[in-house]
Amino acid sequence: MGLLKNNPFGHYDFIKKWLIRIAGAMSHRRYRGFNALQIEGSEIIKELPGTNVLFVSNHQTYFADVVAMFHVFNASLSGRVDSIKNVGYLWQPKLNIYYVAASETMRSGILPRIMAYAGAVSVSRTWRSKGKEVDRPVNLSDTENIGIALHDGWVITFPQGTTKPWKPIRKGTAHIIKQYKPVVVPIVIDGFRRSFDKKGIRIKKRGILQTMEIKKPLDIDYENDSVEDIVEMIEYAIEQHPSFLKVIPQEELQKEEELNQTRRWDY
Ligand SMILES: CCCCCCCCCCCCCCCC(=O)OC[C@@H](O)COP(=O)(O)O
Repeated sequence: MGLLKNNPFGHYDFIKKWLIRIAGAMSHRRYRGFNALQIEGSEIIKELPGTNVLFVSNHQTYFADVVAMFHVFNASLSGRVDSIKNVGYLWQPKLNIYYVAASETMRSGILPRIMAYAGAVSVSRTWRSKGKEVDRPVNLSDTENIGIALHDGWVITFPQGTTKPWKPIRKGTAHIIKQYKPVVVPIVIDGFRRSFDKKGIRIKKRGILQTMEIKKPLDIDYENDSVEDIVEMIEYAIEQHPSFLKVIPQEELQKEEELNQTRRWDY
C-alpha cells in the first residue's frame, strides 16, 4: 500500500515524493545549468547507514542550501560521483531525509509552507527571532522531534542557526549529538551567498561557481567528549572556527561584510 504509507510525522510518502520530484526538476538548472555546483566527497554519502545520520553544515541561504543537498545526496545514492548530471536520480528519492529549520522561516510564506512537507523539523530558536536577539527556553518537543527524525533517517542541520557567517555553533547541536549518538557528517558550502538572495529563492547572479564539500564523519566519543569539545570539532569541520578568520585576507573579509550588508532582513 505505497500510497498510504506515511512517516512518523504523519506525512504521506506519496505526496512527499512528488514534491521532491517537482521541486527538484524546477531547481536543477540552478546547480547544473546557468550556475554550477562543484561537489567533493560525495562517495561518503553512499557508505552511510540508512538512519541516524546528522549532517552539520555552514549556512548561506534559507532554501538553496537544503535543496542542493537533496540533489547531491540522491544523486550520490543513485551512483553518481561528485555529480548531479541527469536529474533522473530524483525519480525515487530517499524519503527519510529531514532538515532542521526555524519555525518562523517555514511559516513565512506559501512556498516554505509547502516545502515544509518535504521534511522540515521546525524548531523555535532560543536566541533569535525575526532578526532580533531573544532569550527563550529550549522547547523539549523540538529536541524530541529531531530525535524522531534521526531514528527514521537522515537529518540536515545548520548549527550556527543563522545565515550570517562566523556566528558561534549553538550548544544545542552538541547536546543532541550526545543524546542520540548519530553519525555526524560535516558539509562546507560556498558560493550560494553570491548566486542567490538571502532566502535562496531568487537568483541574484549567474555564472557563479557554487561548491559543496562533504567530509568524513567526525570521530566523536559520545560519552567522554564534552559539549564544548563537540562544538569545537564542528567549528573546525565546517570551517567556521574563529581561528580561520586569521588566515583569511582582510580584503576577503571586507567583501564578505559588504555582502552581508546587502543581505539584511529587509524584505
Ligand atoms: C530536490 C529538491 C527537493 C526539495 C526538498 C525540500 C527542500 C526544502 C528547503 C527548505 C529549507 C529550509 C531550511 C531552513 C533553514 C533555516 O531555518 O534557515 C533560516 C534561519 O537560519 C534564519 O536565518 P537568519 O534570518 O539568517 O537568522
